[in-house]
Amino acid sequence: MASLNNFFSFDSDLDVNRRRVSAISSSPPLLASSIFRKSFTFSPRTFSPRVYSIASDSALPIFDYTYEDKFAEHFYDSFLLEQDFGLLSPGSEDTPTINHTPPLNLYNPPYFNENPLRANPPTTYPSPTMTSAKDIKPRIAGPARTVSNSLSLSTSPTFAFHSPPGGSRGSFSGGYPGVSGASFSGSVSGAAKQLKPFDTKDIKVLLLENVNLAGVEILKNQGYQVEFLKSSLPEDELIEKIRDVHVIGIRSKTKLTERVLSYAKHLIVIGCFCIGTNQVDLQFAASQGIAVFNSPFSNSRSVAELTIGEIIALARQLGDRSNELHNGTWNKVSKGCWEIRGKTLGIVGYGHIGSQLSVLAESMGMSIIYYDILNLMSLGTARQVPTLDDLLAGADFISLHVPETPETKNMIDAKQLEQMKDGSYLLNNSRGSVVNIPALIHAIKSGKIAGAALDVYPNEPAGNGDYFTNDLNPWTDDLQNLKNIILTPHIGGSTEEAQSAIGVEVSQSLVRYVNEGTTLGAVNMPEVNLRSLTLDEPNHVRVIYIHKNVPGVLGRVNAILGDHNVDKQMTDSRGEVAYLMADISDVKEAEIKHLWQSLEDLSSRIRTRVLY
Ligand SMILES: NC(=O)C1=CN([C@@H]2O[C@H](COP(=O)(O)OP(=O)(O)OC[C@H]3O[C@@H](n4cnc5c(N)ncnc54)[C@H](O)[C@@H]3O)[C@@H](O)[C@H]2O)C=CC1
Ligand SMILES: O=C(O)C(=O)COP(=O)(O)O
Repeated sequence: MASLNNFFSFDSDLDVNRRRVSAISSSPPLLASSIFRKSFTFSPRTFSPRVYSIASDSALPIFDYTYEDKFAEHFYDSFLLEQDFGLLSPGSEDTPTINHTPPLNLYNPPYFNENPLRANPPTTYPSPTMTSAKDIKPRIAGPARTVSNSLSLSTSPTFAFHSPPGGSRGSFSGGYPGVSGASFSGSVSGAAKQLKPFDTKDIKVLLLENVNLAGVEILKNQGYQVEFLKSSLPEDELIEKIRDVHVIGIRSKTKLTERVLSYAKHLIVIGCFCIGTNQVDLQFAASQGIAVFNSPFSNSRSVAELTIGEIIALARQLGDRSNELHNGTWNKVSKGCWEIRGKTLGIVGYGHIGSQLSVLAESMGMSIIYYDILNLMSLGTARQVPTLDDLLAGADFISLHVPETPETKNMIDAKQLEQMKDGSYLLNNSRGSVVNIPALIHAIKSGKIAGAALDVYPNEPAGNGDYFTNDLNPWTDDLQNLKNIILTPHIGGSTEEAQSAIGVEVSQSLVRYVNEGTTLGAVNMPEVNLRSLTLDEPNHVRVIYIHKNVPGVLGRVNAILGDHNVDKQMTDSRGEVAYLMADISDVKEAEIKHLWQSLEDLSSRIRTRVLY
């Protein structure tokens, strides 16, 4: 019998010392708790099987466990004693064996053929022979996006790449053509039920920094109370506002430090309507049960295009010529002005932005070298160089596209500027901390560097206005007086296209999290998702229990949930925080408070949410 893992898309990135077993009940539904209790007959201190996921339909609950390797035999024996369970492991037919789970490959057609549960096999598979491009239909319709208000799919590749499609990790939402939801769960076909938190009347949302209106509308349409401000807030005002809200939306300016977040007693989720998340204390947020979402890709093209414009503008001294003419001076010169064709662009950080820039620049005749801490596949004829020193010595233009981290602080300092070619150019559209600006000023004044473009600064104003002065950064005057330097007010991602895409993407993530508890795409929490509850399930309740990642929690939680049928459940951990989501049935409204309170009373609790 083939492994159910292959079909139900249980994650396979286990630690080396952990193994996995999947089990399927051979009789009608079993309470999840029965198997947990079984597990806890072992020494709970050393043996802590974590139920990774449970997927079920009306007949066949499937459980997926990870456990310490050294206890494998023990655990296996206990399963054999359990008459109701049969074990499913890769390659086993009659005699179950315990094996490492092979990497999941949902794109591999044989998995469909092998799956023993598939009642209605798809009639067509992609042809093994070459098909012309225009005939290829995507096999995967897209990830489950069963948000209550039927929002459209996100464009974020996070969902396409990181999260197996089709309502993965235990949820199955008919994402595969030819496999109808009905073969797995009658309820899948039902309309999604709009859930509401049992203990919160109105969801209050604070949106700062002029978040795009497309996103604002999505949140308002949910009936949330939305307060919208154009700028960021000073810390004391932020603390006052953040006390009351459940959701906050920010961009790159608002610093959500441990101090600020410690006042945010009702906050459940933060939306960074941008790429960078360095402005949020992610770890502290997770420790408080606050999920953080961003938009990892939506403005990368905008930044890459801005950079292209700046490379040409610097090479031709466009800023200076334009300023001169604005002031009435005709200054027609060619000295020190260059074509970019044939020049070498050095990209530091070959991620989403750096790699797009690489393609665009190459198409204009530049040679590309790049430096990254990761070994990455080169696009086009770009070439990765082993060290930053190699890049500094070899490039005519250097463009920075790294995140703000301790390692990237002052990555370009006096020493690095000295290593650059004479007459080369520096562009920084990443974060203000990456370049030592006084050192850059010195290098430009000395003629070592022929020009620079800066979009980001160590200190940036909270909103628009006449704030770019020495009060903000002590070297501002010097910078403003340099020749051939382009200064822009952090507009790399500020295009209509990027901002509306970000607005929609992040708002959708927030809505999914608030309404359904889904953490797909979260940057500080494990990614957990279950298919939506439907209108056919009026007495079902979704329990979300964010807890400390310590042994023994699941047994206790499921002892509490165990009076009800656990229809489906998933739990995963990231560092010290674990996230459990369970849909339980036959819950009377009067029982919800007790359920919530019982979970809240557990010492492992970080945050409990009950949606119904
Ligand atoms: N100016 C603006 O308006 C915008 C600025 N940004 C900034 O650009 C940064 C990069 O964005 P993406 O390309 O989307 O990020 P990304 O995460 O896709 O790529 C960053 C790359 O930098 C590499 N990297 C990290 N540390 C490094 C180090 N010490 N040395 C060399 N390489 C290192 C990573 O391995 C990765 O390949 C963001 O973190 C953000 O701070 C992003 C969007 C707009
Ligand atoms: O996306 C990012 O990381 C940016 O730097 C853009 O920030 P912004 O939304 O313009 O404040």
